[in-house]
Amino acid sequence: MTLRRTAKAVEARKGADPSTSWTAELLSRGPERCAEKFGEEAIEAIVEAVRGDRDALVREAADVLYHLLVMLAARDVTLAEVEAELARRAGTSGIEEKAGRG
Ligand SMILES: N=c1c2ncn([C@@H]3O[C@H](COP(=O)(O)OP(=O)(O)OP(=O)(O)O)[C@@H](O)[C@H]3O)c2ncn1[C@@H]1O[C@H](COP(=O)(O)O)[C@@H](O)[C@H]1O
Repeated sequence: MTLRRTAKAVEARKGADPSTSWTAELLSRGPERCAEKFGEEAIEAIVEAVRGDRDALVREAADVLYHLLVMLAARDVTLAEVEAELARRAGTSGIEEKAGRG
């Protein structure tokens, strides 16, 4: 639910004044920069997961999810589409899914 709320906030920032919003500023730099930022945040989360700092990992994971939403928005992919893909996979084991890939 919180993820959907954040996704809505990100969508609402499309075309907003970059001086008033971090999201608008990031989106104004284009999909490549949004993807790069997502990668940086993912690496920060990886570092905390390896270190084993639980609280830091929670914070970095939140950064990862937010920056994933920005990266998706930059390419006009909605959270609903990602949720639909996850729902399609529900009930199928990861091993079966991998075997079924064309
Ligand atoms: N969830 C977030 C969120 N998480 C992180 N960030 C911002 O992401 C930015 C990047 O974080 P970094 O730690 O990488 O900071 P940095 O400035 O790049 O500095 P470095 O570490 O790279 O030196 C920071 O400015 C954080 O404030 C977020 N900015 C916005 N949101 C959500 O988006 C909504 C809209 O925000 P605005 O677009 O700012 O209005 C908010 O209400 C929130 O719900």
